[in-house]
Amino acid sequence: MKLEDPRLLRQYAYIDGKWTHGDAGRETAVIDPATGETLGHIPLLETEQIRGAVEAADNAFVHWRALRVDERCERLLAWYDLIQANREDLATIMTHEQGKPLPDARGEVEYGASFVRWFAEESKRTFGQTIPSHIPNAALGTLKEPIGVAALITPWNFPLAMITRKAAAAMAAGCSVVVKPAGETPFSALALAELAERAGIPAGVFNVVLGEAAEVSEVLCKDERVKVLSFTGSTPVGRLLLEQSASTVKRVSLELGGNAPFIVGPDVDPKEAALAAVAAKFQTAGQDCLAANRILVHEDVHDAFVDHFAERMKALKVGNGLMSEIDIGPLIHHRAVEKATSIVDDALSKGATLVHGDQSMAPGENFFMPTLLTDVTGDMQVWREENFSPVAGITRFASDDEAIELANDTEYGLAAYVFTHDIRRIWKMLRALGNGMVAINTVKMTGPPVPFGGVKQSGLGREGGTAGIEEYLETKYYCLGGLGSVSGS
Ligand SMILES: NC(=O)c1ccc[n+]([C@@H]2O[C@H](COP(=O)([O-])OP(=O)(O)OC[C@H]3O[C@@H](n4cnc5c(N)ncnc54)[C@H](O)[C@@H]3O)[C@@H](O)[C@H]2O)c1
Ligand SMILES: N[C@@H](CC=O)C(=O)O
Repeated sequence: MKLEDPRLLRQYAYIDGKWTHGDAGRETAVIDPATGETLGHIPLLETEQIRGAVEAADNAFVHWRALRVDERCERLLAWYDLIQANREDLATIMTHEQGKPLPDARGEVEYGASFVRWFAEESKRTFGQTIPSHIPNAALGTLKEPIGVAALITPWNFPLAMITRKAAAAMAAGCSVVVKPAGETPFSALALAELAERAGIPAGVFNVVLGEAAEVSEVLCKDERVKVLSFTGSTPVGRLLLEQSASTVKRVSLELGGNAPFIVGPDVDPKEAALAAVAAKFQTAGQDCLAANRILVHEDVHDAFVDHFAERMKALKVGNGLMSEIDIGPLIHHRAVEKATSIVDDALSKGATLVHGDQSMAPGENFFMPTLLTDVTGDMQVWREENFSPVAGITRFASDDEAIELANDTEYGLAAYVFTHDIRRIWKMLRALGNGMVAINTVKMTGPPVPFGGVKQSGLGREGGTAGIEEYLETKYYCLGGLGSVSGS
């Protein structure tokens, strides 16, 4: 891998400000999904080393929380500046380990950095309250205090932004963090650690642990010193971690899977809506929690929409994300290709129509060609599961009520998209959809100031925005009595 600064490619864990190998010498390879080449190796840490990282974070917490807020803010801003200054290398690392096209990787670095700046500024606004007193001669109020060590477990599809969205909020609140990135994409996390060190983030405040996922996560969930677990990943793993965290009654924040409906009303230009739907479906090769998986189109515009959708998707270029003008990179590994194949086969066996998609054109074994299925029904895997691949499924509907019923026919409730210009339809759908986020006539909806998150089995809590920092704060109520000079409010 060619980097302007080769020291950003770290092949060790990062604990208490030290680059660390595994005590038992266990290692695993990190593979470029586009080429199958080994990019490097990372250690698999032993249980005691994971506990050591928690210990380091616990010790560092005492000093980090005690820093003046403007000092914490400045260190975070220095981290932000370094992430921006090293954007090209960070994007190169990401494209190699994750596969997404280089322009998308640059976009993710920018997106990830934006959380660091936003939360650095937000650190100054963790206000408590003054409460009008019902107790004679007392002053009542609340303080906001950092909760303590935060364990952050993140996925491979957004290997940098899913870390900064959590870590910047936690560190801005005064918490120290132990990050466990996905084994497929550890190098983005380790580069962030290198830059955090250069930014003057003290040893022990930002730690990165690596190892067997189930082992590491269990240690983090069951350690009493970890006060909050923030997980982004699949719903089944989220359920497991929620259970494991119960024994220590820690706060748990979960950003889980999505199976977004994309509703196209009868009144919209089908071409405009189809271009938007393609953008909302194929970003990151469909490996996006916000991917428009279930596209619901009113019968009046259905056929025209399908034609425009198919035409636009045929223009998408599939290949190694390092090459120019690539829209769709590889899936993360071959298992994901097998899953996509089985989802398409299942749909076809149950009556779906294959409008486009020819797997024989795939440029390598981890690539899956953009595929369009119509006549999708609720008994198909493509409807029920988060397919996490460039497979799009379209269903027609006849009324708003039917669209709402279809959209809500899932255990997931992350994002939904609605395309219509009828204000009554917009309001009705906005209120009726069982989703944490609804984008209307746009596919762009994320960013640092917004409360990102899902309902139903898509998660608990919110990331980003003022809600995002609250996940890492405790409210301490005080009642200061015996104040002769104060009475009532
Ligand atoms: N809601 C959101 O903000 C959001 C954002 C990005 C991704 N996601 C979701 O993440 C999923 C894709 O990511 P993924 O495949 O990395 O998810 P995953 O659940 O397989 O893995 C996520 C993290 O958990 C770890 N892990 C995996 N198996 C584990 C186990 N048995 N015990 C403990 N830890 C384990 C992984 O190593 C990784 O660090 C999708 O469902 C996607 O929708 C959600
Ligand atoms: N695209 C999402 C990540 C989901 O996979 C985001 O913007 O956070």
